[in-house]
Amino acid sequence: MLDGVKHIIIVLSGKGGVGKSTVSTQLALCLREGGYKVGLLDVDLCGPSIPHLLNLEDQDVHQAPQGWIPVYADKEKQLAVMSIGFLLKSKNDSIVWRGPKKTAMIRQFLNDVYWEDLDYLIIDTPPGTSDEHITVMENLKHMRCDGAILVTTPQIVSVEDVKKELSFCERTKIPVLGVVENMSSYICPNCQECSNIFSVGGGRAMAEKAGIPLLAELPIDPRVWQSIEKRSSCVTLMPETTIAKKFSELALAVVNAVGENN
Ligand SMILES: Nc1ncnc2c1ncn2[C@@H]1O[C@H](COP(=O)(O)OP(=O)(O)OP(=O)(O)O)[C@@H](O)[C@H]1O
Repeated sequence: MLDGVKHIIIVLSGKGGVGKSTVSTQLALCLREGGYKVGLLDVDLCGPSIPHLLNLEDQDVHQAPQGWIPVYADKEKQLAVMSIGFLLKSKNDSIVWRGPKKTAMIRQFLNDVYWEDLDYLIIDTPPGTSDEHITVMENLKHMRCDGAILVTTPQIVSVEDVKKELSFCERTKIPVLGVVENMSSYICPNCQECSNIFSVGGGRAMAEKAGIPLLAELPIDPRVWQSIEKRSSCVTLMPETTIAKKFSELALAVVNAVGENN
């Protein structure tokens, strides 16, 4: 039930492993810590990673008369989470489903979860543009999806695939909030020297060419893992780091972009 949801944001990437779930999770945590009520919906049915990224793997979803009660990541109930990971008996179980079954599951996630009132619902998707994406967009037709965040790494091969996501957004008429270039560089925690491990600036160049905002350039920082155990954003846990400053800028940019679109 999405009736009480003010803003819906979908997170997309062309390639796997570029940090889409990390960006979705950190954004959700930053928004919650900014005082908003947030939902995080993981529609990656074959590789759900949100329960792991929030250290919620042992949690279960409950059925109530109102619908499925999501898992809350905090006792204040400011961050509600739904993922197929909560429905599997073992985290090693695989999902071997054809399109119609995936479609039915995602419809249930969108229609049967009792989200209550939310300021933001962030939808983390699998890589590419497949059944999951089409189902989400079809079911959001009569609701407004505020926009998409496209996540890429700087390499050409990832940036090229993000162009397909841009075309998907055009065809499904979702506004693009902007691009996040993840793993832009590596900043040595000891000497602070910045190394560009991959090619430089692919996300920025693509954003400029497409005329869409570059929302953030996030460095590689292995300390992003600290966030998992504490269920807190990098911004709260290590505010002095570059990655925390960049995530904070990203959350602000998203709030502003969604506000402008209304
Ligand atoms: N900026 C970063 N600094 C350090 N590690 C990162 C960063 N971004 C992502 N990672 C790590 O990279 C791995 C892949 O990230 P993540 O699971 O978020 O990618 P994804 O695009 O959602 O992957 P999938 O395609 O499987 O859904 C994870 O181990 C994550 O912790």
